[in-house]
Amino acid sequence: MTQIKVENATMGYEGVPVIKDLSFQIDEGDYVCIVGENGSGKTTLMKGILGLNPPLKGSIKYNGLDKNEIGYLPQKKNIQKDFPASVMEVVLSGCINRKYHIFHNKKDKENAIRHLQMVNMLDYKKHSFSQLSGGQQQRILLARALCATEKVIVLDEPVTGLDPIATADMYSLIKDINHKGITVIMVTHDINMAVRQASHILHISAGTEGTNFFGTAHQYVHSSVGSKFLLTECPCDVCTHSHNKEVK
Ligand SMILES: Nc1ncnc2c1ncn2[C@@H]1O[C@H](COP(=O)(O)OP(=O)(O)OP(=O)(O)O)[C@@H](O)[C@H]1O
Repeated sequence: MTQIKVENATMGYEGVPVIKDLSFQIDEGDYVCIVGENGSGKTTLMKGILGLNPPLKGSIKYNGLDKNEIGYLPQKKNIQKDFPASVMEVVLSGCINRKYHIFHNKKDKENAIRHLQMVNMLDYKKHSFSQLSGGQQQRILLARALCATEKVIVLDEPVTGLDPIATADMYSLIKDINHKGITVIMVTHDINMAVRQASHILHISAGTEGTNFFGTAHQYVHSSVGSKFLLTECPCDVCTHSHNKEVK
């Protein structure tokens, strides 16, 4: 089932386009990595998907979900490191559904504990968030994002600043979350990981006249845009993936 359909979308700010005429669709359970050069508009597109910055032209439509039900792990900013709250408070803050209530009920607390368990951080629930390592903080912020959703999670460069072990750990958690049926949409600069882990790749080219790509990870590896960016062989076991999505 298609969950998010982007049709001929032009995204930008104050009437000035950053991305032009982009079309793709995300189905339930997909794992989509959004890649591309710095400044090409990946975060701008994320903000569009989250409903924070609607398209200047075209449309983003949701099927079987409300945009308020999308969990979001934003790009790491230094200010987050010193957030003066306990781990539990940070995770619970993700449970506030913008529409319905501002106080936490029993269900929210159970939800927070379930997601702390999922990211293997339950033992830290009373710790101060600011005293955790960068990798631990990212796990807590992942649990926070999961509290907002049962369906789709959007991650903006979730491994920035993490060491190789914490990075592998984070990727493994994200893969598990996807295996549980949650659709994953992730901005990343790690293209080699993206083609190994994602089901689909969206490549946004810098400049509004560049060619964008959307297709399976396998199609991307064999595309002209993908082959310029990749330093790896196709990770497919067998190169027989069905090419069933339109690429625009
Ligand atoms: N709030 C804003 N107002 C105006 N222009 C903006 C705003 N946010 C971003 N931009 C511009 O939009 C363009 C795309 O930015 P965006 O952050 O989406 O790129 P990106 O692909 O996510 O970059 P990076 O890989 O460096 O994170 C850039 O030229 C940026 O300066």
